[in-house]
Amino acid sequence: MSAPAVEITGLVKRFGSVTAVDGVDLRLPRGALLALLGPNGAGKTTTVEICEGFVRPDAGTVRVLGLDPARESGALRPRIGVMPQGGGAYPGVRAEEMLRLVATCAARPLDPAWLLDVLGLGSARRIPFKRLSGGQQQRLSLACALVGRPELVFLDEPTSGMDPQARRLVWELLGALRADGVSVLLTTHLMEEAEALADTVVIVDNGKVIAQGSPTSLTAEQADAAQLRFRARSGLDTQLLAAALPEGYLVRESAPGAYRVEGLVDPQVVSTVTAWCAQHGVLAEEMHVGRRDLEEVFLELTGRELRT
Ligand SMILES: Nc1ncnc2c1ncn2[C@@H]1O[C@H](COP(=O)(O)OP(=O)(O)OP(=O)(O)O)[C@@H](O)[C@H]1O
Repeated sequence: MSAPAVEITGLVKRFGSVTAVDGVDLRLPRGALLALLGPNGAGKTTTVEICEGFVRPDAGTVRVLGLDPARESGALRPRIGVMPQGGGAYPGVRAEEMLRLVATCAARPLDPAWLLDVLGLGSARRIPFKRLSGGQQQRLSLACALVGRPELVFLDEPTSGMDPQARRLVWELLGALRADGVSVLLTTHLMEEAEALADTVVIVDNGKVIAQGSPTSLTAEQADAAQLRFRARSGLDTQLLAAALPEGYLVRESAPGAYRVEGLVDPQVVSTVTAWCAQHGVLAEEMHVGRRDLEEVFLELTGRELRT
């Protein structure tokens, strides 16, 4: 039986007094997609760079396609694709030139011209890297990670800076890769991305895994986890609304004009919220009772304060 795509046990990495990775365990089976989530500075990139063989761990075991990336990088490199955070290339190199250069390192590369077309870069093939837009640079960087037909790809925030059309294109491409049996480990700050793509989500904070599971299991629909959500003009007095509900209910304005009522949602609660809105001349739109989304679970686990 072949080894898992990635298997990490007790991984630790320190930079001076900072413990960037503090005992991480994770496993990515072959052909699956794992999304690593966490606030800024949580240790995601460091974990990925250790798997890629670019950073040496201080403790723990890492096996990538059954190999030790620190000691067997020569054997590993041709089998993996890497898209680093923010990409990068020689500023003057043209898009197609760069992809062809990367393709020469692979035994059985994909056709670079075809891949540029798939990623919507056909008309940009002669443009120097520095003149590509941020989203085009990201797509080129993804093309470089994929051109060698890797068995496993590491993608560090692959769709950051992409417009919604490009993001959807990349999601489709990642779905197709997975259907072809390619394993994918990606980091992202987009909960929608993790929810749409991942078999397993691993949430890290301060270098530690604080939750993992499928998106559905993490947002499991339990009676007390359900929420009432609605939209209305921003700036409603959420404390006043909470006071109209039985003790223990919380009301939050999670984004301007987006409200969440937390606590056991029953018909009486829905009726109280609707009546309160009517009394205060508030039109409650898009009222919805359902499970928490991944973003809500993430904020609950990692807190709402901004990381510095
Ligand atoms: N080469 C380095 N030297 C010193 N400190 C580092 C180095 N690389 C990372 N760190 C520190 O390690 C911690 C984890 O950083 P890392 O880049 O892994 O986080 P991240 O989860 O990828 O964050 P982001 O979401 O912002 O990309 C941070 O405190 C960071 O400042």
